[in-house]
Amino acid sequence: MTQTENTAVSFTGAVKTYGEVRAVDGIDLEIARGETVALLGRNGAGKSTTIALLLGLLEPDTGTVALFGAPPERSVRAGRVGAMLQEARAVPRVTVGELVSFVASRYPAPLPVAQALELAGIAELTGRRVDRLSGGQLQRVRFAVALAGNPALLVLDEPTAALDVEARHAFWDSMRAYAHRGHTVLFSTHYLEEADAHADRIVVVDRGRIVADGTGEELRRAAGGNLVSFDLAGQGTDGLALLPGVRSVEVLGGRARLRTDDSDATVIALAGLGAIRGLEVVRASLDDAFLALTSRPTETSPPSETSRPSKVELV
Ligand SMILES: Nc1ncnc2c1ncn2[C@@H]1O[C@H](COP(=O)(O)OP(=O)(O)OP(=O)(O)O)[C@@H](O)[C@H]1O
Repeated sequence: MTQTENTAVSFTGAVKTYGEVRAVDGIDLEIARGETVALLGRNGAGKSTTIALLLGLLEPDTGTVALFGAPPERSVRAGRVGAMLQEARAVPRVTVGELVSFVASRYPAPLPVAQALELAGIAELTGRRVDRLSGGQLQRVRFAVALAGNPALLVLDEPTAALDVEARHAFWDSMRAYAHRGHTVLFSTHYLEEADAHADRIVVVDRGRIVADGTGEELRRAAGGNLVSFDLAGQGTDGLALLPGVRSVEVLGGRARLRTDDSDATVIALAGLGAIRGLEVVRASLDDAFLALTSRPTETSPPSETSRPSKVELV
């Protein structure tokens, strides 16, 4: 298979603006067939707009978007894509079984309806009217609708937003079962743990741009792998940002917290300064990494470091 044949999703310099807002601001992204990718970002980061471009619901102002080497509309029309979007209204008066059967009938090689319902965990809702379901039940119906056509690419925009803990677990089990059949999955989320646990690769979007791209472990490292903190005991923070390995400096309740790529070197340097009271070294969590990757530069951070995009290439 050539590189192009192996590519499910391809964005090249895609830009989408709404008036003054650059919702998608120059995205370059390749997703190989069979990958499960999480699109992670804060509210308003540009995830839904990226997904709308990917599905051909919006056209980029500049740049290109392709699915399986073709324009998105063509791949969608050919039945290669199933999507679960945030805003989908319940269709009045039809049952869950009727809705999923109808959607399946529009695809060239759908899943058996019972299997789609089973995978989405809603077999027992088959005869229920769609417009009389709870928010969480409706969300699982939307998942069944996305799966119904047995699409090569499954696109899920914040798929677990309305689900309780049990439904969430069931959802991820189903999503992974689907991905293990060799299908490509792209999902957006605010939940770092979900991205880390269920995606092969995390693409972090901030203000319409990709600021990091890699595994959870790579993102932790890209953001500065460890946090070294100690009591300032009345001392200032001058020069701390220049110590070996240090990426940023914060002051929290009389303690300095240094994000560092090389905690050994940082600790040795601090010892040389006699700044080791209450010293603690901890591994940065994915939350810390996410905040560091998407945070605005602060006065206490070295500007050259915080403004640098931490792009981790996987391949
Ligand atoms: N139809 C629109 N008209 C004007 N601005 C829009 C429109 N849709 C989105 N935006 C703006 O574009 C930016 C990106 O929005 P988008 O919905 O893509 O973000 P998101 O990452 O999906 O956010 P959330 O996690 O809150 O769903 C935001 O600043 C948003 O206010």
